[in-house]
Amino acid sequence: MENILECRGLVKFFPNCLALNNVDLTVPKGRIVGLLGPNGSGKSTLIKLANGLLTPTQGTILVDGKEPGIETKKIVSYLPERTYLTEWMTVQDMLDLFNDFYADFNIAKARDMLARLNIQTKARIKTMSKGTKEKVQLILVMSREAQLYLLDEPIGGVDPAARDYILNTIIANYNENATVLISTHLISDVEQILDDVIFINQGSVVLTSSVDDIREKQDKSVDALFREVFRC
Ligand SMILES: Nc1ncnc2c1ncn2[C@@H]1O[C@H](COP(=O)(O)OP(=O)(O)OP(=O)(O)O)[C@@H](O)[C@H]1O
Repeated sequence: MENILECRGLVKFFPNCLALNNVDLTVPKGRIVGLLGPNGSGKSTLIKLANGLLTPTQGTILVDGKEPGIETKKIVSYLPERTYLTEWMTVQDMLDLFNDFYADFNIAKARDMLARLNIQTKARIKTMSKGTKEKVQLILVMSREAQLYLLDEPIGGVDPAARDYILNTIIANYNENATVLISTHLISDVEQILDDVIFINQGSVVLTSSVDDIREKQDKSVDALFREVFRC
């Protein structure tokens, strides 16, 4: 199986809203892919479908050739839009929870990343700033040895200085057969680490391309192309 993610004729209707409209998409293994589009374009919906949190109205979505379910959850590490850390717990409690819950959790890697960002394991989640909580959540998610990382807005609340560290962490901590799908609006920050991009608008995929092709053939940055395609 060459593709970690495949969508065929994927449709998702919410009441009064067509969130995904007949999406055909393949995401190969071993790539870092940006899922880029304006507000409400369907990025989170696609990620939730891949993660089994939503079910398709029509069409199929396959992760490593299987419909999302117990088997795919073993190989998918998901960072949601909002953190789900338990407020009364300490960082150490969260480490223990992930360690118990996920067979592929690498606690040494998580401790190392926390130390580099000066986050104390004895700190209680509820005492942390929004950005620090986001860092902790991302570290937990990236410390799994997963095959597919689904990161929904991973650096939205994090200060610019920490963004670079976090992006480097993403590159450094995934194995080369794994795939990272990152939904973000912060394109200029993220494009340095992307191999491919998917542009999505009003529930339809409007462009898929490698970043090299955008730079070489169109002589543009991904950020410049995004602004051109989605100009209001
Ligand atoms: N649970 C829901 N019920 C009804 N409509 C929904 C629901 N979730 C999403 N939608 C709608 O589906 C469309 C796509 O939403 P989605 O959250 O996937 O967009 P997005 O690209 O992630 O947006 P953003 O960049 O603002 O996070 C939007 O019009 C949104 O209002």
